[in-house]
Amino acid sequence: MAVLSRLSTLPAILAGLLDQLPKILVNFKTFKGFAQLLVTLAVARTLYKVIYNAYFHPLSHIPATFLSYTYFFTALGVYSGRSHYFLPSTHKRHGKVVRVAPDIVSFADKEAIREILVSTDYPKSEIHEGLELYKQHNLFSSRNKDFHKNRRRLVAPAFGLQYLRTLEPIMHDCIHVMIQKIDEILLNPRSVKTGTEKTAKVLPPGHINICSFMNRLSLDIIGETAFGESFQMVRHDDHPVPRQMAKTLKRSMQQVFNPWMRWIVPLDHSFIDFARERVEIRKEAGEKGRRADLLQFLIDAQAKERADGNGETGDEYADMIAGKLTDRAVHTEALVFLIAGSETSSTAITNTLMYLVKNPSTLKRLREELDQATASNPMGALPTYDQVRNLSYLTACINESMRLRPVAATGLPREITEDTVLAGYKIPKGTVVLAQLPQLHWSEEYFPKAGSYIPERWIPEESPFRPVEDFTFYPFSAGTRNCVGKNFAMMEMRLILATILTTYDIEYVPRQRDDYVQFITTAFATESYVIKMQKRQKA
Ligand code: HEM
Repeated sequence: MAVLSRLSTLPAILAGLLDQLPKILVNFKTFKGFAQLLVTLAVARTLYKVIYNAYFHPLSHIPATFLSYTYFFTALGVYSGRSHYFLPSTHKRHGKVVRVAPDIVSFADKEAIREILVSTDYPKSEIHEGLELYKQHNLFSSRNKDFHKNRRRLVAPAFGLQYLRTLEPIMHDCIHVMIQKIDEILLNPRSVKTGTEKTAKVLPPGHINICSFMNRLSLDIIGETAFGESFQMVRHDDHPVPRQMAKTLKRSMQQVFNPWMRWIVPLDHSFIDFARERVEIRKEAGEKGRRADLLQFLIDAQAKERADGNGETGDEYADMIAGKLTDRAVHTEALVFLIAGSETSSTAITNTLMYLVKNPSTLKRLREELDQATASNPMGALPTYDQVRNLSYLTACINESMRLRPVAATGLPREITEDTVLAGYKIPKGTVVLAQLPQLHWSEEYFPKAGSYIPERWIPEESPFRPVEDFTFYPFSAGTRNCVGKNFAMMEMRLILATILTTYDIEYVPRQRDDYVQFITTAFATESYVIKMQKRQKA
C-alpha cells in the first residue's frame, strides 16, 4: 500500500514535467536551455518507465518494493556485490515471491525452487554470458541445453570419485606448502601485513589471515590440477593470472548490463594465453608429460573424441555449438575450473573455520573426531582422504556452514522459456527468476534456530530437531546444472580442515569484519579473516 501511495504521485509529476516542455523547447537553442531539455526528457522517460513497470508490466501483479520498478538491486549486485544484504528484508516484508527488478522475480518458495532448478530445469539467464570467454560457450556459462548436455557428459567423469582419488597426492603437496608457510610465520614471530589495500593492517604475532591462506591454497590446488602447475600463491602471493582473471570477469558481468562499457573499458583477456600455453606444453610433452589431473583428463577426452571420428569439423561456430572439444574448448574449460573451483572452496573452508572458532565446544568435538580418525598417523603425516571421508561430524560442520553462508548468496538466476505459473503467480516467458536458496537455508520452517550454528542437526540420531527435509538445502544447487565439482570440493575441504585442526590450536579473534560480497562467487569483503594459531603440542 505504501508503495502504491508513493507511486500515485508519479503520474502527476510526469504530467507537470510535460506541461513545462513547451516553455523549455522555446529556449533549447541556448546551452542552458538544451541541457534543461535533455534533463527533462531523461526524467520524463524514467518516470514513464517506473509507471509502466508498476501498473502495466505483465509482472505488475507480483509483490514488489518501490525500487523493484528500477534496476537498483541488479546494479547494487553487479557493482557492489552486496544485494544479498537487501534481499532477505525484501522477502520478509513481501513474502516468498518478490519482484526485485522490472523483469526479475525472486522465489523463496520451496516447491517453486524445486520446479525452477529440478523439475522443469529452466536454462540459465543472460547474465551468464558474462562468463563466456572469447564468446565460447563453456560448461558453466552455456544457456544452450544441447551444448551443456554434451559438454557435461565429456567432463563429468573427471569428477567421479575414482578419478578424484588420483588427485589426493597433488592436494597433499599443496597443503604441505601451506603448513610450511604457516609454521614459518609462527616460528619467526614478526608482524605481518594483511587485508586488501583499503583495509590493510598489521597483525600481531600468532595471528594468521586464514582467509588469505585458504584463497591462495585453493588457487594453488586448482593450478596444479587444472593447469599442471601451482600458481605458488601460498609461497609468493604474486602470480598475476588469478587477480587479472577475477577483475576481467567482474567487468565482463557489468558489461552484460551496460554493453557500451565495452568501448570505454576493454577487457583484458591475457590470462587466456596462460591457459593456452599450459595446454600446448602438456601436449608437446606427450607421454613423458602425462600426469593424472583434470588437464590430462580434458586432453585425453579430446584425443578420444578425435580418434572416434567425432572430432571437430573445422567450422568454428558449428563445433562450438555442438560442444566439440576443440583446443579452445580444452583451455576454456580448464579456466572454468579455476573460476568455479577456487574462491568457492576457499570461502566455504574459511566460513567453516570462522564458525568453529566462534563455537569452541563444536570445535572441541570435531577435534576429538579427527584425532581419533588419524590416531595411527606418524608425526607430521597429513590426514588421508580414507581417514576423513566418512566422518559424520566433519561433514555436519561443513554442511552447517554452507547452510548459513551459501556460495550462491544472491540466488541462482534462470530464464522462463514458456508462460507458466509458479507459487500461484503467472510468470510470462522471458522473465528471469531467482531461485533464492539462502532464504530456504535460513527459514525457521525448515531449520529451527536457523540463525545458529548447530552441526548436530545434520546427524539424525543426535539432532534436537526433526530430520532435514529434502529440497531445502542446496549448497551445490541441483538438477542438470548442479555443481560438477562437488566431490572435488568436499574432498578438498575435508582434507584441508582435517589438516589444520589436527596440526594447530586455533582461537577466535574478536572485533573484526566478516561481511561478504558476491560478484562471481562469494568472498570475504576485506579478503581477511584472522584467527589465532599455535602449533599443536600433541600428547
Ligand atoms: C565449496 C565449494 C563449491 C560450491 C559451494 C559450489 C557451488 C556451485 C553451485 C551452487 C553451482 C551452480 C551455479 C549455477 O547454477 O549458476 C556450481 C556449478 C559449477 N561448479 Fe561448483 N561449487 C564448489 C566448488 C567447485 C569446484 C572445486 C569446481 C571444479 C573444480 C566447481 C565447478 C563447477 C562447475 C564447472 C559448475 C557448472 C556446472 C554445470 O553447469 O554443469 N565447483 N557450483
